[in-house]
Amino acid sequence: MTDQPLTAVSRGILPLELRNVSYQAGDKRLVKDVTCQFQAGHRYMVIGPNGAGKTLLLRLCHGLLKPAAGQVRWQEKDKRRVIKGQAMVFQRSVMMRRSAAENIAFALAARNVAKAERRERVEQALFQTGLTRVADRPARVLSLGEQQRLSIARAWALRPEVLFLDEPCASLDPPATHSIEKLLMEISAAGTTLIMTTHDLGQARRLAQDVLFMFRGRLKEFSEAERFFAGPENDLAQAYLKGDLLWWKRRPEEDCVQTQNKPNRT
Ligand SMILES: Nc1ncnc2c1ncn2[C@@H]1O[C@H](COP(=O)(O)OP(=O)(O)OP(=O)(O)O)[C@@H](O)[C@H]1O
Repeated sequence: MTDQPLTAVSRGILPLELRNVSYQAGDKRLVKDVTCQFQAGHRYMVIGPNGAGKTLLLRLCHGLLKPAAGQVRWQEKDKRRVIKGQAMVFQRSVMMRRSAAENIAFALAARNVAKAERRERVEQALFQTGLTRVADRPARVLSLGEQQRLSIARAWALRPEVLFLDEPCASLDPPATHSIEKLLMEISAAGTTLIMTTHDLGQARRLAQDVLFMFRGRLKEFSEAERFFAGPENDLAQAYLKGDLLWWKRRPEEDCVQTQNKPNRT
């Protein structure tokens, strides 16, 4: 098997723009008026306390949820290309009752990748995620860390332009976390945009180019990572970084601080 670097992905579906996006379940507004833009080639970390709306935000971006208000707009207008250009790794990934290799092959078949190409992509994805030796093992008997790597391999095999990851290192030990971070940096270097949630601030510091801080369904701050970690402007984000509990009541009209000084960031 080749040890070549990860295959670069083509671009075209980004930027992704959210305009005043809200999400509602019953009479509860769970995501409120989120406006932001994701550019190609970046690594975005979405942080914030439990229940802040991070997973919902990813699902809205990925098209798994429909906004109650507002718009989720991709640069690419062809819906099939948009769907093909993205993949998601879930916090608790579902493995099929098949081998690790077959789990990846199945995902490729579902995306209509030609049979002749599938085998090579499966082998490459397994190799690049360090899973070749467990290729024929039932996916469900793999360790948690191996299963997370397999989820990433399965998503990566699709060659997405954008990869959404919902706490991919939750419950993993430091070596497993480190190896996944290394893998994500390689995927990023190959040109895939990463939009990921994490509770691990160390990890956010290591991986992020841009940080989105969420609190109670609102995007409170969207900044370049260096600037954010040097001292966020939003007081809740400051408290969060200090490890203070964020339980006090806030007024609903609070604005989001966006300190990105790039164009197109509203
Ligand atoms: N279908 C639903 N119906 C009602 N409430 C929901 C639904 N989906 C999510 N929620 C609530 O919305 C809030 C945000 O959920 P979300 O999973 O996005 O939080 P999170 O920031 O990812 O949290 P965590 O860090 O704990 O994973 C939570 O309070 C959750 O209970």
